[in-house]
Amino acid sequence: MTSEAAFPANFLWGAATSAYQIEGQPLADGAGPSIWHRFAHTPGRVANGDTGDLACDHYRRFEEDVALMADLGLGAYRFSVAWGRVLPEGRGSVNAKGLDFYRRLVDALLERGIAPMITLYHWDLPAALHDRGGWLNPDSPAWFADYAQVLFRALDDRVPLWVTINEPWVVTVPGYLDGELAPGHRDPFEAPRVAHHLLLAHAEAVAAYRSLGGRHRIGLAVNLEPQHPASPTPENQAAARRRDAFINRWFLDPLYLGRYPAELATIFGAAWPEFADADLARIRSTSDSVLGGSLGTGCATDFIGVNYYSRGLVRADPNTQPLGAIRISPENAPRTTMGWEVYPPGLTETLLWIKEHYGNPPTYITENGAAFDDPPPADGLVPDPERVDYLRAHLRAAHAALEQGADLRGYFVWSLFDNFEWAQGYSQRFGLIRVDPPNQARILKASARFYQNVIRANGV
Ligand SMILES: CO[C@H](O)c1c[n+]2c([nH]1)[C@H](O)[C@@H](O)[C@H](O)[C@H]2CO
Repeated sequence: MTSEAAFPANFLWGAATSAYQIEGQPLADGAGPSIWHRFAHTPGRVANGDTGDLACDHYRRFEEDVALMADLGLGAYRFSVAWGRVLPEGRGSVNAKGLDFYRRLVDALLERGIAPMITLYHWDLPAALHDRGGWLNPDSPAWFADYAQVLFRALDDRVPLWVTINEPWVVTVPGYLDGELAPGHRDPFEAPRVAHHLLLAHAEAVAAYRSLGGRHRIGLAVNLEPQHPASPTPENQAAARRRDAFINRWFLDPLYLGRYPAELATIFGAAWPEFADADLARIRSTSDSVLGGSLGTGCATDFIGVNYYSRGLVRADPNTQPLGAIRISPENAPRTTMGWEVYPPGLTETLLWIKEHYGNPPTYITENGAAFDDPPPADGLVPDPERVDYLRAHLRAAHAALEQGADLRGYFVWSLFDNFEWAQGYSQRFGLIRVDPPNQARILKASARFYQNVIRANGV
């Protein structure tokens, strides 16, 4: 297959999942419950009363699933560790069976030549830590660093890429401001403190990784979306700038510039605390990549993981507090079943924005994908042309950023499997591979075959 857009020779092609969304059996072998186990079992919190109790049964079926990844030709697989499997109380004694599951998964991947990218935290905080205040507790960064060290010591000889936290913004805003996701709080005084503790947790884990002599690369995965004014009025332009600070810069400015965006103090008003300069210095603490040379950005991370799905089209709205802005979908624009506009140019824009604002750090697209109402399988394959078109267009958009100098190292499709889509349960399908929890059959979609060819051609 000749490809219009040829990627660099060592470009990393992967797919991504997370523990609570695919593993099932969240309490097996001594694991402790997470806030998502509690949240999903709280009536009214998740569509159709769905839970992650079975999900894709990956905890039992992981060898079969790794074989599927190898069939697709994946060069890497991004997955998360369920903190509560390894430390059932969130801290203290290690649950050997829980840690052993992840050791066996990593070894199965390596046997197939698939590089593991481990996300240490993908939203499933041990409930025992939540009962001690969770991310609101100033001790939470230390809890996280201690947990991270258990994984570093056990697996850093075999894991080349580590992500500390998946989308601290989503942990903070849907988790503590609008209450859509676990733990379902709605408190503007809590959100900025949670965000701060998440950034400190990232920095403490990176510092622990360095002090242990970590030989590989460690980064943070953030959700990013360009913010465009719905029309060029001063009010809409100001609203887009506020939403840009609120979503895109809240975490990256402290990490790379050592300061929070000034807009946040205005947005949160009295709810925005005074943060210690020493904390901001710690978050930005200079670190040299052990794989060669200082990044020169004075930043406590080796790479940025970008989770890109769409852009924000923004209109000022004084009724929507604290932001005074709402995201709208343009009429007649192609959208996914999540209601998100399909907007590939936003990926190019996002990657070049990172290059321009944060010193062109190494970057991986750690999530990109789309939910559509896939038709049932035909002749053993699910025809999902919309997803094929989505992936092709976004791969070309990623390539356009590469051609303009973005230091893009890899791309992970979200997701390998149809899985538990948080508050939407199993009503949304993002997978390259269809999975229906009742029968657990794995059925490839046309997008899986498309991606297999992209990997073979190293281009699209
Ligand atoms: C605005 O979308 C976010 O970037 C985002 C989208 N997604 C995510 N973050 C999460 O990392 C995944 O667990 C979700 O399953 C996935 C699909 O919803």
